[in-house]
Amino acid sequence: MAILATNLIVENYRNFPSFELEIDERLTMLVGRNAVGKTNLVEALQLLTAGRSFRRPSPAELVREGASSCSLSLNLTGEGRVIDHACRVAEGKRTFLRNGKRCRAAGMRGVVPSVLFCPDDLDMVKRGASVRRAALDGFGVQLNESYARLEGAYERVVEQRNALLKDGALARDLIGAWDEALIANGAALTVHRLALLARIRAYVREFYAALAGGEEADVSYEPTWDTEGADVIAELSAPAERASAIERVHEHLARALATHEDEEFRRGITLAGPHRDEVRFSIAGRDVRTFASQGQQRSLVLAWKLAEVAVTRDILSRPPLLLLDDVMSELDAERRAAFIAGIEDGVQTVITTTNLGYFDDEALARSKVVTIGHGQA
Ligand SMILES: Nc1ncnc2c1ncn2[C@@H]1O[C@H](COP(=O)(O)OP(=O)(O)OP(=O)(O)O)[C@@H](O)[C@H]1O
Repeated sequence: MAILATNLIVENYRNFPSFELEIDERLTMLVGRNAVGKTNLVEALQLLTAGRSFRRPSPAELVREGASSCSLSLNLTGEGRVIDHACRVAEGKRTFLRNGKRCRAAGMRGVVPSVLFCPDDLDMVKRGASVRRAALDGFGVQLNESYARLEGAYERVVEQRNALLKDGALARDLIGAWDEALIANGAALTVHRLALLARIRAYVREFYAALAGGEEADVSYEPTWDTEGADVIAELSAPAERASAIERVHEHLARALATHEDEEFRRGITLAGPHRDEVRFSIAGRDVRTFASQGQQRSLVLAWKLAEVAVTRDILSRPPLLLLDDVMSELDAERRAAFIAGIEDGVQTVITTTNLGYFDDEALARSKVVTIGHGQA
């Protein structure tokens, strides 16, 4: 049985003095003109399910202009439980609460994970590898605490190692200890990524073909140390071989670091490791950044999001809350219909739109339509 988000209440949050949203167990459509606050509500739902927002706001930005504090709360109901997730901002500080008890942002994760699509996600195909790495890690962190710990630890090691590299030759005696930490955390993080990407990849291929009338898309992982361009996903991602995969990545990474040492000291940055690995998308065998149309790029990102939904269900045995902000523009009618059909039954979904005309009668019949107007803001 799923746990569902039932109602969101916000006070003095962004452009809302006070607002309550009752969320349908299947499909809720937030309809309204530009700038009425639809994305703000989606952001609130992400904050209260994932402990983070795609906009990365400072606490003060969440508070309505002219107010001194704000509060957001979301009821999650199911499996015989009611759980209240809340976030408050006062005096410039953000606090999360679970059933009234203070917790860290990570305390918002794990009950109902969320998968969000927003127009900025198109950066996943348009921009550099860091956006794709962040998408993969952001998803992994929600699903698995050890992924979250590893990602945080690795990031700190890279920062500290880079600081030492910038100190120059004097630091050469000290770098060894940081090499060890980088290689150990880096190898484990790489294998976590490979295992997750292998799961996502299978669904991306399936969903993209369904959205794009059979056209083929793919996603691959290219580590900085993989100089031969081998298909490491297939080789290293089988869960049963996790320990030996980590050992093998460990060796590759150690060798790569040794090769780059002089250049690293010259440039003051760490040149090998998961923080520089590439996640590459292709359509019909060609790199999407230079080749794909807007509609193809959007379809590929949507296929990735549907893949996140399916993988969440596979791993946690329950579906996530699916948040779709302005998802339909730039898709033709066929792709729009295929996308809506691709949302599995039982996946609680919130969609924002300026135009209900994007949705067919069947989708409208099974959804709760909530009009957001300036009166509420
Ligand atoms: N802290 C704040 N105080 C007051 N208003 C804010 C605050 N933060 C954001 N806003 C306002 O909220 C408004 C609505 O933003 P939002 O992005 O949710 O609109 P939207 O309905 O999704 O619009 P669109 O259809 O154009 O994407 C913006 O005009 C913005 O200026």
